[in-house]
Amino acid sequence: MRFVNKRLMGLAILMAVLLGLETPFNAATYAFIFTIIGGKHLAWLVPFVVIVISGYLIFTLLTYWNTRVVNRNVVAINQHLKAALLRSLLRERTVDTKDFVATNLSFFMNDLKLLEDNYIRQLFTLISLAVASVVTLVYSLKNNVVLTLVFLAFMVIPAAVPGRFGKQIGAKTGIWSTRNNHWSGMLKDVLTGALSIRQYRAIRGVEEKTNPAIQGVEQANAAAKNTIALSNGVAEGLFYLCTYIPIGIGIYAAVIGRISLAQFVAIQYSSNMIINSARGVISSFNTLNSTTKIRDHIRQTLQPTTAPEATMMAFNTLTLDRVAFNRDSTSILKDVTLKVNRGENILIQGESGSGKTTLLRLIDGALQPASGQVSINNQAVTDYAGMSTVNQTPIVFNDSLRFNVTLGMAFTDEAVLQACQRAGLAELIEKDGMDYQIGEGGQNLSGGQIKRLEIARAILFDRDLIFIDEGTASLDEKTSIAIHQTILRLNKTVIEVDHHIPASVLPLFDHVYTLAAGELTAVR
Ligand SMILES: Nc1ncnc2c1ncn2[C@@H]1O[C@H](COP(=O)(O)OP(=O)(O)OP(=O)(O)O)[C@@H](O)[C@H]1O
Repeated sequence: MRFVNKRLMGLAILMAVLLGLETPFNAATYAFIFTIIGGKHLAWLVPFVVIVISGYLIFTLLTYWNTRVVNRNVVAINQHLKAALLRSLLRERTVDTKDFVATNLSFFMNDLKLLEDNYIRQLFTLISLAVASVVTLVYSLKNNVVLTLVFLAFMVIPAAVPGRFGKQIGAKTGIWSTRNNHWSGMLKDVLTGALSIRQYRAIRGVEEKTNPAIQGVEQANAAAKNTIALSNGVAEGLFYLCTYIPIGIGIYAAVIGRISLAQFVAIQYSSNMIINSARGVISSFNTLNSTTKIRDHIRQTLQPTTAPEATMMAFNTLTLDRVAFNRDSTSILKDVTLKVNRGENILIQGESGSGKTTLLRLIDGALQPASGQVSINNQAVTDYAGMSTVNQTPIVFNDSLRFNVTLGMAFTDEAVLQACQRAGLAELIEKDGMDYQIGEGGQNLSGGQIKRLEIARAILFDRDLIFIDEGTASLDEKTSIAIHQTILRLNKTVIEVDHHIPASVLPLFDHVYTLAAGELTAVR
C-alpha cells in the first residue's frame, strides 16, 4: 500500500463509481423497454433510443479513461516498488547471498510481472467490481427490498469458494516461482557459456539439462492455472445453481401481482449483475492468492535493516586476533593473528583454496569469524566504510568510463580526471574521453585498463584500505608489475592476496605472509 499514489488512487475510485452506474443504467433501460411495450408509449421511443445510445457512448469513453487511469496507477506503483526493492537488494548484498544474481533477476523479470497482472491490476478490478456492486445494490433495493435480499442471500454459498482453494493456489504458484528461479540461473549460465558450448558441439548435452528445467517451469505454470480454473469453475457452478431459485421466487411474485413486470426485470437484471460482480470478485481473489509468496518475499526484502550505516573515518590499524573460520565442519582458518598499520603494503600468499579470499571477506566484514576478533581502529569492521577491492573478476558496468569510476555519484570532472590519471588511465582518457563506452564486462578495455579503472574508483572514493584479490593474476608480467607499481605507491594501506606475484614487485611490500593449512606465517 505504501507505493500507492493517493491522488491517482482517488481518481481510480472516482472512475469506478462513474462506471458503476452502467449496471443500473442497463437495468433501467431494460425495465423501460417493458414499460414502453406494456403501455404502448410510441412517443417515448425516439427520445429513449437517443438517450440510451448517448449513455452507452459515455460509458465507452469512461471505460477507456478508466484503463488509462489504472495504467497510470500501475506505472506509479511499479516504479516505486521496483526502485525500493533494488535499493534494499543493493544494501543487503553480501558475498554469501545465495544465487543472488539469478534469483533476483528472475524475481524482477518474472515474479514482478506476475504480481502486476495477478495482484496490482486485480486490485483495481476488485475496486471496480465492489463499487459497481454497491451502486447496483442501492438501485435494486430501491425497486424491491425483499426480493433483492432473496437474490443476495443465495450469493453467500459460492462466495466461500476462494478461501477453500487459496492455500493450494499459493503453494502451486510458489513451485512455479522456485522453478523459474532455477531456470533463470541455468539460462544465464548457458548463455554466458554459449561460445564454449558451440566450440565443443555440446548443444545436445546442454539440452539434457535445460529441457527438463523448461518443462518443469511450464508444468508448474499450467498446474497453478489449472487450480485457479478449478476454483473458478466450482464457484461458477454454484452460482448458476443459486441464481435460478431466486428467479423462480421473482417470477412467482410477479405472477401473483406483488411486483410489476418492469420491477421484476430491473431487480433480476441488477441481481444478475451483482452476482456476476461477486463471481468476478471471487475469481479476482483466486488470482490474488497466486501472488501470496511473491508478496511475502517483497515484505521480507523491504524490511528495514537494523545494521547501523558504516561511517568514513581515517584508517589507522587493522587487527585480527586469533581468528578462526569454518565452512560446514571444515576448518578453513585457525588462530590467525595479524596487525596492519596505516600506509603498509601487505602481501598474503597461499595455494589455491588455502583460504585467502575467505580471509579478505572476514576483514571486510562480509563473513563472521567462528571465534576471535577482527577490528579496524579498535571498532567492529562493519562500522568502517573506507574499504575497496580490486577483484580477479572485474566489477564493471556496461556504461561510460565516467560512470564506471563514479558509479553515478556526483563528482566533479576534475576529480574524476585526477583519479584516472593517478590510476594510470591518462592516455585512455586523452584518446577516448570520459564518455567512452567500455562495453559488456569491459570488453572495449584491456585487462590492465580494467584493473586501473577499479583503482581509479578507489582513489576517487577516497578509500584508505584497498584489497587486491588475485587482482593481476590474469595479466602478463609486465602489466602486472606496472599495475602493482601504481597501486602500491598510492600511499594507501593495501592488502593483497595472491598465489603468484612477480619477483620484482615483492620489494614494494612491507610485510609478506604465507597462508597454509589455515595458519598465517610471517615470511618477512
Ligand atoms: N561459498 C562457499 N561455500 C562453501 N565452500 C566455500 C565457499 N567459498 C569458498 N569455499 C571453500 O573454502 C576454501 C577456501 O576458499 P578461498 O576462496 O578462501 O580460497 P583461496 O585461497 O582464495 O582460493 P583461490 O586462490 O583459488 O581463489 C576452499 O576449500 C573453498 O572450496
